[in-house]
Amino acid sequence: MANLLDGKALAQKIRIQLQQEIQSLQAQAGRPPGLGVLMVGENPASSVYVRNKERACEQVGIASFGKHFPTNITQAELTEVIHSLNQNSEVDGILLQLPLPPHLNAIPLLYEISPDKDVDGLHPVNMGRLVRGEAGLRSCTPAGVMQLLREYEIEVTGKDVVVVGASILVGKPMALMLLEAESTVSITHIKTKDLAKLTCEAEILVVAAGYPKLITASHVKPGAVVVDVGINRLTDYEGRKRIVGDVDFEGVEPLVDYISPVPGGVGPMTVAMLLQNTLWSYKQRVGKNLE
Ligand SMILES: Nc1nc(=O)c2c([nH]1)NC[C@@H]1CN(c3ccc(C(=O)N[C@@H](CCC(=O)O)C(=O)O)cc3)C=[N+]21
Repeated sequence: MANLLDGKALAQKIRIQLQQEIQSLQAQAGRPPGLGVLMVGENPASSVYVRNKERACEQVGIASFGKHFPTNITQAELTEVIHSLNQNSEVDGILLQLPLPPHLNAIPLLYEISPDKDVDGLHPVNMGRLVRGEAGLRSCTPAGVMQLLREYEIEVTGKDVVVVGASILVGKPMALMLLEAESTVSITHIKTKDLAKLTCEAEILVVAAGYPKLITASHVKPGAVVVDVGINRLTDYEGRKRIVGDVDFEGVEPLVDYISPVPGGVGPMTVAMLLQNTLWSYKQRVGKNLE
């Protein structure tokens, strides 16, 4: 039986720590940290995330400046909203929930978010800082995976690690953080010739591809650590909705040492890291007034 990487429990622990730190800082700074999550349209996955995030903000004492816009908002209007949040001195973090409806272009909007408030770590300046190993805001999901590995004292240095998926949101920053931690990282993607050949070599396997059951028993090295970043929404034959990861949990779990479940694994860690990034950004901003 594998050990579970319990992201839900760790996220809860982190939220309690954040809440205490925010409580004491807020008394000195005169205001709580603030986070603005911008969501456009009705993407069910995004709705769950935004709801979880708002609940978590409330729990730790972060003020929400979130806005939910109708699908027909224009690029110019959304740009204006970002500018006003950049200017707002009570806002420490801005997150543009992706994906956007097809008429909107995410890349130029991500450039508009001030790098100092970019709690998603997606601005080119923050991605550049990550590439160069400088301090800065780091992408939440990969940061959550790193913290989960740390919590379970899973050594990364010198390990053979494979990241399945090369997205801007997860795969690429994940590989860079693992490189920063001195593992030997390979990235696989849609054009990879023989996925199983590579994943079977992995001592740590991080899967962020967006395909349910992409990773089966024949893809893993016995005794490996498997981190499942996938969030896939399925409707079963009885019409019940549930979420599953990218890993065939039942098939893989008996073979490996550690595995993260879906739900209850990486998802809650993403939210915890968003709160942590918002606090970090807040401290950068109010820190000068506290000295
Ligand atoms: N700019 C941007 N940044 C993101 O970080 C981002 C995004 N856009 N777009 C969508 C994805 C998806 N995502 C999730 C985070 C947490 C859960 C989560 O809390 N999951 C829980 C509960 C899931 C459930 O109950 O359905 C779990 O896995 O246990 C899910 C999904 C962040 N994303």
